[in-house]
Amino acid sequence: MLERLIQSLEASPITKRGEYNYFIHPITDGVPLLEPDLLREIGCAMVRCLDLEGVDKIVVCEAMGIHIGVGLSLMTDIPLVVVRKRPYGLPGEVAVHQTTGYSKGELYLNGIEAGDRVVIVDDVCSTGGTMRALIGAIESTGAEIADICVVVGRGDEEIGRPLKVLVKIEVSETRVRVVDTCF
Ligand SMILES: O=P(O)(O)OC[C@H]1O[C@H](OP(=O)(O)OP(=O)(O)O)[C@H](O)[C@@H]1O
Ligand code: HPA
Repeated sequence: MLERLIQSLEASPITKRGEYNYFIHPITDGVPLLEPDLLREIGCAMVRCLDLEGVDKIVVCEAMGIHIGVGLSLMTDIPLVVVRKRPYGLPGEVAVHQTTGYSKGELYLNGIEAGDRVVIVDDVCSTGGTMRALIGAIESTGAEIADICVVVGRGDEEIGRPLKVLVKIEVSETRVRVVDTCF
């Protein structure tokens, strides 16, 4: 079911960001271009993988969670919340600090209320810093997190909850190797 994703991941170029071996792939970087077949494959896999029972909102993080969330929202009719990297100052906005393997920043959550049942989806989970920040922000609103799924998992960082991963990879200085898949 995930042939396109697996094949394209294993063809990813690697670049260094400090000490971090950064793989470049259409799903995680938007370049060189996103093929509809690949987006559809991922959308179908996410629908199959996630517990969407009674879910009110899909939460994604700017920027590279957005296309994943849009696909899932169109397939499920569940509204989408985009966590932004700049503040809007709206009532109830939650600010949270994000640290990844190669960067630091602030995230701003709007549109989630106490009692909401949500799923989080993202392109990749690496150090888990972004996912931990998202979980903390959502929990602080009193919403319930029904499920979490990422397209690509690299590393085994603890996020304090079960994490569903479509494809697990290892990244060396020269290549990506797919080591497990969810189906
Ligand atoms: O597990 P982590 O180490 O936190 O890494 C994963 C995060 O890193 C990337 O986001 P990034 O902040 O680079 O922004 P982008 O989506 O704009 O590329 C990616 O989209 C994830 O959200
Ligand atoms: N590639 C693309 N996006 C990422 C990576 C990576 O290696 N790590 C975290 N987000």
